[in-house]
Amino acid sequence: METVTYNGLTFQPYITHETIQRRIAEIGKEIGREYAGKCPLILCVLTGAFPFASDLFRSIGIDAEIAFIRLKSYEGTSTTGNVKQVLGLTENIEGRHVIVVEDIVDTGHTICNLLKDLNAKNPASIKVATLLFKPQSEQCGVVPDYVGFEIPTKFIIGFGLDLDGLARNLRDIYVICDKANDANA
Ligand SMILES: O=P(O)(O)OC[C@H]1O[C@H](OP(=O)(O)OP(=O)(O)O)[C@H](O)[C@@H]1O
Ligand SMILES: Nc1nc2[nH]cnc2c(=O)[nH]1
Repeated sequence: METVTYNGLTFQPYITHETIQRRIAEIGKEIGREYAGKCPLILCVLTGAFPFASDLFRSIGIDAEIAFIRLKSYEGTSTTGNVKQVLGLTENIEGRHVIVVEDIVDTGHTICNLLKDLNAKNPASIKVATLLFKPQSEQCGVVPDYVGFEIPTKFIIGFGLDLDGLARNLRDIYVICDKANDANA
């Protein structure tokens, strides 16, 4: 696989589509076992989580519902630290078993803010499923319940993850290529 360039930054292949799909199937099975008979509400955090949530939702194999919320805090490759709710939650989650689905937990600010809001609505339980987790970057102490891949603190794109709106439709996941970007600087 070749490198890709967006907004002057070069990225190299990191996790293939096939590896992603295998891992999602494993997580889906685990969730299906744990939530049988509970009809969990899968809460997809837009925009980045939509491919992961879509594949995970179809791999669970038990009755489940899906809902969406849209949060935004990144500009370019960094967080603004300000988590904006672009689209709110319309479903009532009181008494529901909620599984929040994220593409990535990085600094943890987004998931921390969201969990605070959701807990105030009295769900029966809340768990977090994230495709990617950067444990060394996480600053809020949230440990996701289901993790696709633990990764180092490097900027990632593809499979839903963007750079200023681009690259979400790449089938594979790519990591920023420090060498190429330093050489171009
Ligand atoms: O742990 P954090 O440091 O808070 O980062 C994680 C968040 O960053 C991304 O969202 P972003 O704000 O880029 O919006 P997007 O989903 O529309 O890309 C991602 O989808 C997570 O929600
Ligand atoms: N695209 C992208 N968005 C993020 N949001 C938090 N971390 C990341 C990352 O590594 N890549």
